Amino acid sequence: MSQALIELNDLGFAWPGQAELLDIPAFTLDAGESLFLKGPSGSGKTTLLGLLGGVQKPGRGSVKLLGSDLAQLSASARDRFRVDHTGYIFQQFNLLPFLSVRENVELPCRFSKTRAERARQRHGSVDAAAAALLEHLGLQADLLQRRADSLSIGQQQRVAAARALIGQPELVIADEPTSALDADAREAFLRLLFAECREAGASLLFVSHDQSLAPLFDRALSLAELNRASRAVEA
Ligand SMILES: Nc1ncnc2c1ncn2[C@@H]1O[C@H](COP(=O)(O)OP(=O)(O)OP(=O)(O)O)[C@@H](O)[C@H]1O
Repeated sequence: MSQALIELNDLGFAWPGQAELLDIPAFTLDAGESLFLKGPSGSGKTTLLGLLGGVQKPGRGSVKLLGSDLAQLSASARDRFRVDHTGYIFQQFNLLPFLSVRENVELPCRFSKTRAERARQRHGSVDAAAAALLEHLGLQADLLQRRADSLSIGQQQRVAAARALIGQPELVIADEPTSALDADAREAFLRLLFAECREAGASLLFVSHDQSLAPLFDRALSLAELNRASRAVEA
């Protein structure tokens, strides 16, 4: 039986002084599922990701991750919950340029004991987990000590993916992470990401404008299909 990883119920959200941006009656992402979410610029995709991470709080309704209602947690508990259970890959990758590749990949384990412990259990040490992930993602071991800002875009993207995956978070969120790559590199990267998510049992929520990637996922959705507020705007 599949189990819900994310559950949204009657979610409403508006930025201060603006009309309601999101009005989502119900949405579920199953454990282990990969979902492609598309929507035009400004439709609220990044805002939704912020709500799923507990960075923003809903105006009404609930956002549940692993059965916990994020709005009921204190701000510090939400931050802990996010780093324990969610890995992010951002469009600009957001690597810390002055840190080495290894330090970048290991960052979530510095902030989350849960992820550090899982990395140790699976690979013996956090260092070994970082090295294994980078190898799986096709990066040579001699890159580990290099500064992140000395890498190519494709290499930075793989480092960002390894950072999201280390310590096996249950959810990996990727916000337009392939827009800097050409079509072949995009698909190759995605296949690596799927393989790693599958091995870790993680769900993948992937936001993109690039419709050509949609068939690679278990499910593809447009935000407008979920969001009654967008239908109101388009009508
Ligand atoms: N921090 C913020 N404060 C106020 N308004 C915001 C903030 N972030 C986003 N918005 C507004 O919310 C709306 C949706 O923005 P959002 O970034 O969620 O869309 P998006 O679908 O991710 O767009 P894109 O594809 O261009 O990244 C926009 O009108 C934007 O101006």
